[in-house]
Amino acid sequence: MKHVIIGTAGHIDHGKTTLIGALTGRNTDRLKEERERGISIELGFTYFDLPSGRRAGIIDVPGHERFIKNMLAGIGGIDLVMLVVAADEGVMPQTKEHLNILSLLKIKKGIIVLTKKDMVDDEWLEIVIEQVKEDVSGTFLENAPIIPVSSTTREGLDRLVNEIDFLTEEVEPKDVHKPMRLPIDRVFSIQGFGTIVTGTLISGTIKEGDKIMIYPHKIESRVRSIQVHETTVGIAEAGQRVAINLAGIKVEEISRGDVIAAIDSMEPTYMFDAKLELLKDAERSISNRDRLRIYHGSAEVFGRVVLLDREELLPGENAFVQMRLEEQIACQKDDRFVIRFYSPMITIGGGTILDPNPPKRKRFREENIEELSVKEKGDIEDIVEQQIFRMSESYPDVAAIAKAAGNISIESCNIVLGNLEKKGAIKSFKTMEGAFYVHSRFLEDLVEKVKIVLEDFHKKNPLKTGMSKEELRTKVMSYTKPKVSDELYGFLISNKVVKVNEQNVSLWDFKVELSEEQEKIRKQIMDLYNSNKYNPPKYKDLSTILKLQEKILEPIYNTLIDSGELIRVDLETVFSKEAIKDAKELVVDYIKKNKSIQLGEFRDLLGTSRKYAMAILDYFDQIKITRRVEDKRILHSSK
Ligand SMILES: Nc1nc2c(ncn2[C@@H]2O[C@H](COP(=O)(O)OP(=O)(O)OP(=O)(O)O)[C@@H](O)[C@H]2O)c(=O)[nH]1
Repeated sequence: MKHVIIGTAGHIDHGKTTLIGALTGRNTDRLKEERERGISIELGFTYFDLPSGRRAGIIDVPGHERFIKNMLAGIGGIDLVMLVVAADEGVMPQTKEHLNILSLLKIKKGIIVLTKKDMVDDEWLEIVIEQVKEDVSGTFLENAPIIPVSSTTREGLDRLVNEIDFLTEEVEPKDVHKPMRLPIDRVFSIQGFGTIVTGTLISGTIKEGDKIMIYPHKIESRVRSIQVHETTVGIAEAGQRVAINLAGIKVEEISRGDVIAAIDSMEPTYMFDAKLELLKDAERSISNRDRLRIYHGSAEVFGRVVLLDREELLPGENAFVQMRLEEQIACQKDDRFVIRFYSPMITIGGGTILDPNPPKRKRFREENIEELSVKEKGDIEDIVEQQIFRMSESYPDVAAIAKAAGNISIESCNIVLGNLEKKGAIKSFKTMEGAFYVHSRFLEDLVEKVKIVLEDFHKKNPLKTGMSKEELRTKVMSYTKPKVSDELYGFLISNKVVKVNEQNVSLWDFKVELSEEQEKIRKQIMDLYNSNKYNPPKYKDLSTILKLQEKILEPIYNTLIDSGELIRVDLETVFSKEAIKDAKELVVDYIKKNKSIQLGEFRDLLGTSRKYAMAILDYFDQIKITRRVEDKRILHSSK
C-alpha cells in the first residue's frame, strides 16, 4: 500500500487551515494562542481518506513569515503540496517564499488551489489565474493544475479531491529498504504514556520494540508503541506520519530537529559539504563566512558558509561550500537543506549535502572541488573509490566505507568494491577479522616509502640483514593492527619488494656485503662453530679465542645471526646452521625408529652436554619439530 503525505503552503490567511477542515471534516490540532489570534503558528496534522481508498497524511503549515521555521520543519517529508492562494489577494510575499522553499527542497508534485472563490467574480479570478501562472513558470508547479474552490460554499472541492487522488497515484513511494530515519517535528508528553514524538518516516521501517538512537545527542531509547493516523500499529513504513511513544526518556531530552535512526547508524556533525544555490531573486549575495540560518529535516541551526572556490556567491549562482555549524546535526548525503538570512529573515537559497562528515576543508584547493564534483555527479563507484583513497591509511572495512560514501547499503557497497577491485583501482586484504580495503595508489605509495626507508637502513647498517618487522611497521604502516600488517607484508613479499628473514625485513635484492677482511673473520667464526658443533664457544669468549677486538667482531657475528648461519637457540647458546640441521635429522630419524627420544639418548646421540642437548630440544619444541610428552619427545606432527 502506497503512503502519501500532503502538505499545504501559502500566504497567511489565504485559507489553508479552513481548506483542510473542509476537505477532511476534521480540524488540525490547535494551540490556544492560535485559536485566539486566528492564525496558525505551529504545524497542524490530520489525515484524509481519498476516493481510491488511500489514506493520506496531511501537514498544515503556518503562513505567517515569522513562523516559516515551523513550516520548514514539516514540509521536507511531503509528497504533494497544495499551494494555496486566496483568490481575492492573489500571490503574496509568503506565497513566493513558500514556493521557493518547496523548490529548494525538491518537492516534486503539487496543485495550486485558489481559495475564497466565493469572494471574487469570474473576471477577477481570470486575472489571478494569469498572475499565478506567471509566478510559477519555470518552477516544479509550472504545469500543475489550478483549481478554484470555496471552502465556505464547497464549490470546486469535489474536483480538488479527485485531482489529489489522481496525483497521489503518481507519487514515487519512499524507500522502505533504506536505513530507518525519522526527523522529529513534535515532542510532547501524555499523562500515563510519557514521551511522544511525531514525524514523517522518510525512509525504512520502524517496529514496536525497536531499540533506536536519537541524534545528534546519541540518546538510546526503545519504541514502546507506534501510532499512524491515530491508530496503534506494530510497524510503520517510510512515507507515513508516525507518533512514537518512547521508553525511558524525558520530554526535555528531545527537541524538534532531532532525528531517530538505528543505533550508531549516523554520525552527528558540526559541518557538511554541499552544493549551495542562491535564489535568482535573492536580495543580496553571500560572502565567505556569512552567518546563516540553516534548515535541514526538521532542524534549524546557525552556521557559517565557507565558499570553497570564490569570495562571493551572487543571486542565481551555485557553488561548492562547507557549512560550519554552531550545533551538531545528523544528516546524510543527498539530503536537501534551505538557508535563510539572519537579518532580514528571508529564504535566500538552499542545496544538496554532498558529504555529511567531511574533513575541515581549506579554500581554493583544486582537489576539494574535484572530490565534491565526483560526489555531486553521484556515480557510486567513483564516490566509493574516492572514499577508499581518502581512508586507506586507516585500512577501512566495508561498513566504514559504506558509511563514508553515504546513503549506500553494505550489500551495494560490496558489489561496488568487487567492481573496483576487478578494475584494479583498489585492493582487498582478507584477514581473520574480516576484509579491509586500500586504494591502489596508496599501495604504490606504501611500496615507495618502504623502499626509501629500507634503502636508508641498509646504507646505515650494511652488515645487518634487515630492519625489524616491527620497526618498519611503525615507520610506514602507521596505526595498523598486526593482522593488517601481516597482510601488507604478504603483499610486499609477493611483489618482490621485500624479503623477510625471521623477524627482519630487507629489500628483495639486498645482500650483506663483507669486505675481504670481514669475510676472513666470518669464515674464522664459522669454522670455530662448525668444528665445535655441539660444544659451541660462548660469544663472550670469541674475542679471546680469535684474538680480535669486540668492536670488529660484533657486527660480523650479528650478521651471521641475522642471516641464519648461526642459530640462537636460547639467550646464551648459539649453534651453526649445520649443527642444527644435522641434529634435526638425527632426532627425527631416531624418533621414527624408536617412537620417542629421551634427553639422555639425545645427548649421547650428539655427544654433547646435558645442558646443550636440552637447549636444542627446547628449541625444536619451539619451532614445532618435536613435542614433549612427559619426559620424552615425540615428533610434533604425531598424534
Ligand atoms: N469566504 C471565504 N472565507 C474563507 C475561505 N477560506 C478561508 N476563509 C477565511 O479566511 C480566514 C483565514 O483562513 P485560514 O484557514 O485560517 O487561513 P490560513 O491560510 O490557514 O492562515 P495561516 O495558517 O495563519 O497562514 C478565515 O477567517 C477563514 O474563515 C473561503 O473559501 N471563503
